[in-house]
Amino acid sequence: MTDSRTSHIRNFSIIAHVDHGKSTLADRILENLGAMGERDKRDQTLDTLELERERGITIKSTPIRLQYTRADGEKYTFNLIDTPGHVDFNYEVSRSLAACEGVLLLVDASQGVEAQTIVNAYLAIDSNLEIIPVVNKIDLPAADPEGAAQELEDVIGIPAEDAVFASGKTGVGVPNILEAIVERIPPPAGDPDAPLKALIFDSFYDAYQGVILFIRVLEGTLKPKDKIMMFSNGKSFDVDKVGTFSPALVVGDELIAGSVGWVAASIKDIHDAQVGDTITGKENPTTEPFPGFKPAQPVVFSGLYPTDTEDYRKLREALEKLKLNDAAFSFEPETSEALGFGFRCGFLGLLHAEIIQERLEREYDLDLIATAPAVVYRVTLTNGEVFETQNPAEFPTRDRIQLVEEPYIKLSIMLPEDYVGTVMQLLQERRGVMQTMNYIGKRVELLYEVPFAEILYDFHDRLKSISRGYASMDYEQIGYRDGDLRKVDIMVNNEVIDALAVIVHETKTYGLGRKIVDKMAEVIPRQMFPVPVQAVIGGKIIARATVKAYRKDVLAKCYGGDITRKKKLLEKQKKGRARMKQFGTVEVPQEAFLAVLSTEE
Ligand SMILES: Nc1nc2c(ncn2[C@@H]2O[C@H](COP(=O)(O)OP(=O)(O)OP(=O)(O)O)[C@@H](O)[C@H]2O)c(=O)[nH]1
Repeated sequence: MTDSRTSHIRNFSIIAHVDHGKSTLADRILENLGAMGERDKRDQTLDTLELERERGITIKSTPIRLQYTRADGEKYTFNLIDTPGHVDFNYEVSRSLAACEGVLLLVDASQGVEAQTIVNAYLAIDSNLEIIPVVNKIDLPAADPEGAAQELEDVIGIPAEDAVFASGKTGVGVPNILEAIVERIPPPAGDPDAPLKALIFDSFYDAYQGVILFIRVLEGTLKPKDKIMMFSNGKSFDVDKVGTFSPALVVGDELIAGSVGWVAASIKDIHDAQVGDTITGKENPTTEPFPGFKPAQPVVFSGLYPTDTEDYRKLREALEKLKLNDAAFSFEPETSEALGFGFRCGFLGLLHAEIIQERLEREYDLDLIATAPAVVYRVTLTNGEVFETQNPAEFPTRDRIQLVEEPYIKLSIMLPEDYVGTVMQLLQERRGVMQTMNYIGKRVELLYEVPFAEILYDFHDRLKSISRGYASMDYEQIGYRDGDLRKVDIMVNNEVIDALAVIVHETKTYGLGRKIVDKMAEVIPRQMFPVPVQAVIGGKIIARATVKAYRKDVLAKCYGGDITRKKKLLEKQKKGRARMKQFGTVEVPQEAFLAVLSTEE
């Protein structure tokens, strides 16, 4: 039964493999519905963060409410919910989908189905959503729209004849998409008079109003002055304001079942109201929350240290501010013998880590040393004690370890069959175990179980380069497995630098040790004396390289003359030094800390 108040609402998302044109199409839809005046028309309106715009990726899901008038004069309200396009933020994708009844599944007409197309399609199928297949970018000379539609049918089972052909760039086919949204996506169900049940699918922190929650009301009605409660932790709040998105926040009177909107309730801590949790009424709560809530868990950890120890407080304040807006990010104080006082920070993935570091440096003007990212290991000691560690510096010596377990992922890769051999070899080098291999026309889907640490650094780049850019990948965490892991320490000038330690599989210790010391010897500035760099396991040296003696004196170039030039050079040198750490007389630059990242096998 549909309620007359919600029968003209359509809630939907656009899902696609990265770069298949989601943001461009979203913008075109907005433009068709008159939501973008020429004056404030900017490319990629839905990507709000500055960094997002620069990197061309969608991080946060931004919803927007649109009005569509059909040829017969009937008016519809569309809520378009954007979804992040990167695997680091997959949890946010599935929460955003839970706020919808349908999706536009985009496929690039020249690329066809890719790994994320499949993964996203299954997320939509699992949420029982109506899928409108859209073959996009049909304006491209290399486009093969029928072929792409057929792939959707062959791989995912979506009938090829259901596909809408379109181009976000030229706008062709967009009116057909709008009609398909009305005709094929069902209006939201849910009783506006039932006890309140609303799903939080995103949030941000506002300095004046506290945390603003983006919600989908599933049952009941939400109004200002209502007392609401978070299902997972029982915390309650008084609603100040509710409203919708234009995409700016527009204040409204109420949000009824089926609608998508925002709520402000003077929530001071973003951790009290997390994405995926259910909001209900304090007085008359719903009995069942929306299923599947899990607080976002960081899976990649890295130490962040100010290059200038005086910046420690400034760094803490900046981290606290960032955390206000990002429930998935964690940090705690940590000390390193080598780097002094800093913080151990947890992220959803490497991209998330890079974004946070970039924001710290850019928005808070901090110079940081970041240690190599590491996963969380689970260690059982010989005395039976079990503990988790994400800091290689804390890894116990071998004689104290009974068992080490490491996180695994299920990795799915789509690629043309010509590259199967080389990609399988790469996966074997990364300790992958094949699960299945499916042929889809001339392409292949590989499913592997792989240690997460093995794909953390350069896997994606390697995959792309050995497949000439044709392979695509996606993954999910699947839990812990035994691993024969060792800690490799790095010594510079005969001293162990704790912050440089890495954990590595037994079969790879020598290779990795070699690569790290070579890279370090390359990036550490030369001294008046030779500096040895060594990789060590349990006191045994497994690799050694030397930074040759010679101090590069930049002033020598100035022939004593021009003083301003001299000054400039000194300043430049000082700047270059900012991201270095001094150990005795040896300076170790940021690059050296990330030597493990740049290692090729
Ligand atoms: N020729 C052509 N190019 C397009 C079309 N749509 C998008 N593009 C281009 O494809 C690239 C990716 O487009 P985006 O809209 O940023 O892709 P996206 O899927 O939103 O990417 P993420 O937000 O990172 O997931 C850009 O260079 C666009 O200019 C289209 O219909 N035709």
